[in-house]
Amino acid sequence: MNFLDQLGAAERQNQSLLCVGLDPDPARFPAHLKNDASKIYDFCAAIVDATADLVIAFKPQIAYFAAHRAEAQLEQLMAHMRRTAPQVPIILDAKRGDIGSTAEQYAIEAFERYGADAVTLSPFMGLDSVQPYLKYHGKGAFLLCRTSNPGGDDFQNQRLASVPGQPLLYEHIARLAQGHWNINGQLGLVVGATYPAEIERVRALAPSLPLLIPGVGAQGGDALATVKAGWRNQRAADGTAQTTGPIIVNSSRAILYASAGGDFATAARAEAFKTRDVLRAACQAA
Ligand SMILES: O=C(O)c1cc(=O)[nH]c(=O)n1[C@@H]1O[C@H](COP(=O)(O)O)[C@@H](O)[C@H]1O
Repeated sequence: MNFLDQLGAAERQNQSLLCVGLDPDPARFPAHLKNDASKIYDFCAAIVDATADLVIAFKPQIAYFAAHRAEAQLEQLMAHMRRTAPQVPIILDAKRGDIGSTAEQYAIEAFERYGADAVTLSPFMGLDSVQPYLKYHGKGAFLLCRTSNPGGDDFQNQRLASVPGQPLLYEHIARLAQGHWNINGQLGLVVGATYPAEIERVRALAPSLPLLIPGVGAQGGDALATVKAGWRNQRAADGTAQTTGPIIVNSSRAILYASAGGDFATAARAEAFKTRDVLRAACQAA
């Protein structure tokens, strides 16, 4: 099964568009684990076990492991997810971007060392910096397009005078990803939930691509507006229903740290349940 098939299967099985982001910060762990970086695996595995039937994907953020010399715990966590939740695809959030020869090493890291199903990438260095990942047939690659942070405006909202139609940079990225950059059919785009109008624009430019949408929860993005903008059932001219590419709506801190007590995993499940249901209801209304 390729990454897109995995997403579709997980969405159907768990009736979910929610991605739980695994951004473990020992300073925010519950009292019995607090400030202990050797407990990163234990914390994340408990979250995975509590939410695996509620998600379309998991998204471990590599910096939260590397910063604590916890790469071995990330490997252990990947193995745990494979074993206990094989139906849930794993997006390794690494936001890599480098020249081709170095990108080849990053691709080995993401897909062979960690066994991720997809990775996040910066497209800033151009197509040859993305191509090494696309050699891994069946693996997904999400290009940063219109990110959720305020500084995303600095470059992504600039107009490209030399490109026909003078698109904004994020619009150009969306077109390339839907078009000739999509060499293996496995590209997706990252668009922040904090910018629903831009999600709508990206969806118009890239109708069939999966959109990874972080920014609900701690960053205050609106789940309902996100679904309205990015997810819709379309009718083709012949009347047949066509679904746009999937959306994968990520929430990390709001779920991970729903409780600072010993009930953190139960509280994470309750928060994930609530968020999944908000997203489901929004789909029904869309
Ligand atoms: O690529 C990402 O996942 C990403 C892109 C983006 O535009 N904004 C964004 O917040 N993210 C990531 O999504 C997660 C959001 O975390 P919360 O704000 O805690 O839900 C973090 O891991 C971010 O690194």
